[in-house]
Amino acid sequence: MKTPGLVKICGLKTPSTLDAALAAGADMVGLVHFPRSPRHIDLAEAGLLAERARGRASVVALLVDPDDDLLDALVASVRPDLLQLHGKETPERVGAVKARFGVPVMKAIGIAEEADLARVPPYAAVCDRLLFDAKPPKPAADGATVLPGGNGIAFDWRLVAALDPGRPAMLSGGLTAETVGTAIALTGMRAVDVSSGVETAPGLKDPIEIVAFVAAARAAWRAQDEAGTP
Ligand SMILES: O=C(O)c1ccccc1N[C@@H]1O[C@H](COP(=O)(O)O)[C@@H](O)[C@H]1O
Repeated sequence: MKTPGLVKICGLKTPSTLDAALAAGADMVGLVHFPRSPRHIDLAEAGLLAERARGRASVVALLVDPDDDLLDALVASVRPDLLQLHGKETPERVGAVKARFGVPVMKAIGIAEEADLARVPPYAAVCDRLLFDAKPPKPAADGATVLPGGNGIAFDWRLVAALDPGRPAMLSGGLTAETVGTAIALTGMRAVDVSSGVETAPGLKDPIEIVAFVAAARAAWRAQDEAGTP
């Protein structure tokens, strides 16, 4: 029996877009707490959205290199089902966060070339889920801010197609309703994550694109299941 497919819609900032993701059937909703992101919300806002989603979808809190004080405050106000660590956290730090806070952790790993796969096993040993994302672009000459994720950039999905990390994994990076079916078919991933690909501008979610994304992912999994693809 195949694991059911999981769709995460990340970077939700308002009750109406959260409701759109829930109505579309998202399994996970992502709340970003990272002030440099156009999707950043403060802890009070995140707490309210988390309560609205509770019991309808898993609440994922996305942080970048958080210290323990921030995690203390976030866990108290958001009560996330999953922490998404999207910075330069080491495997030791991921293990320490998991042990201290008792909340499952998903660690994002940037993939650009085969050599990046060597970073997977140490994280697989300590986290609950791996998130394969594109690496951020190089900083521009004008010093413009580069985010560690949420850049709408895809990587070569074939790099993770044959991978068995021994942990549940999720695919992200530049996915859209148009590309997610191909990404699923190529990789066999049973979990996908999107942020920019369901937006009309950075941080502005589009309910129509959210519906299209969830439907496209589910159609791809249905096709795989019907074809008996291993
Ligand atoms: O979304 C953000 O602003 C963000 C900020 C800092 C780290 C990660 C962020 N987003 C995550 O990045 C991936 C890919 O996003 P996209 O679909 O390419 O826009 C996804 O996991 C987001 O949750």
